[in-house]
Amino acid sequence: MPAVSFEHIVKRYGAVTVLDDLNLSIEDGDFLVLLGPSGCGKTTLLNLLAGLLEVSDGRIMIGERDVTELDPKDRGLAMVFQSYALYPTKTVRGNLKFGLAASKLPSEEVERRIAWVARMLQIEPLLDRKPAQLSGGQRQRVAIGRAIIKKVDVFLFDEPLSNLDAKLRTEMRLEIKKLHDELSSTVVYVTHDQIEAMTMATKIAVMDGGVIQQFGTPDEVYEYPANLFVAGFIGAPAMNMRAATLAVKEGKIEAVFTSGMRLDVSDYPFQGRAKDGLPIVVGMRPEHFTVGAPAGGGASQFSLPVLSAERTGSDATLYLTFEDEMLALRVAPDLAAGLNVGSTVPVQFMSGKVNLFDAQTGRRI
Ligand SMILES: Nc1ncnc2c1ncn2[C@@H]1O[C@H](COP(=O)(O)OP(=O)(O)OP(=O)(O)O)[C@@H](O)[C@H]1O
Repeated sequence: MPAVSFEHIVKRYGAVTVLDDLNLSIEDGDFLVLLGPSGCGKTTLLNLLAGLLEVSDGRIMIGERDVTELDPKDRGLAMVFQSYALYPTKTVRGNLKFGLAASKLPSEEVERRIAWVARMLQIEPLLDRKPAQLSGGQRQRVAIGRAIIKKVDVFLFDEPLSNLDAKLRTEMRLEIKKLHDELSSTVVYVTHDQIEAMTMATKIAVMDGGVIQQFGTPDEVYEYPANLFVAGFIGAPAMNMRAATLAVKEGKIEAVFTSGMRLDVSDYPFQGRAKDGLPIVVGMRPEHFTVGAPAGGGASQFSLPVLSAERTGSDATLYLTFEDEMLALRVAPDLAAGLNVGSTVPVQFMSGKVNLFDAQTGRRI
């Protein structure tokens, strides 16, 4: 039985339809990330689940319960906001306790849970401080504590890390992931940050224009993007895309680029029949090349001019020119250091790793 399911959800704001017949369900214990650019509808979807917004049509189920018409407090959820939403006049202890205000638990149980949460989130020394006396990371920890203290089945997070600096974001990412593992709860988490999505999610719903473009595990959306939007949105540096035409002849399938260069894609797992002459887009991840391969590498080897190289310590990005545009390759820093701008390098395309899309529909073929 799914832990959460959205069934035929429609959401209109006046005359504007933001979500139109959206369907999505996740299992117990899943960590679902709703990922997408600003305005794609992810917060709307989360707020519908929380009960902060009403659906225009459709049904929301939590476990076996239809919660579509229920008040937020009756849905068995806890929510963590980007803005922390802590009470400034209450201490950390007071804020944690407030999370349980509606539950009418005996005071020993309240104290026991405060101690449990404080230990788990390492905020024991902060219990008597007010929010103004805490750092951003500590405040967010308290906000998370106030959610988990309720011991509900489903936790909702609305961009909880976007007010934190890069280092703290990384730390909190690990903590939230650990917390999810320990509590084995179901999480629905909204973000536009693909690193957060890739590192924490068990399932990602990539959204654009109010539509779920792809729903799958982080590996699935990265390795097998369903369409050009997902391919371009996930991954940094972004996937390299080039226009080409499919050429099918005597069992051999090639992508013929605009310049006439040909890439053998016979190994590609086509979902249907490969159609000769089909206009396509070839997508190539920066890590799916080998530089400096021996000459005579066949159809998937090209000699390409070096534009520039960027070293980032453990990693380097090499920029070459391919089909009159910049091609980004992830390479070892040593290799990048040894290359001269303007020289050409032999590059082997890992043809088994390319992604092919129908140029007209944008869909994976
Ligand atoms: N109260 C409202 N009235 C009219 N349109 C709205 C309202 N709230 C949101 N929208 C529109 O609905 C769409 C989805 O908004 P939503 O806030 O869900 O997007 P989002 O993906 O969460 O974006 P962000 O990351 O910027 O918060 C947007 O086009 C937005 O302009």
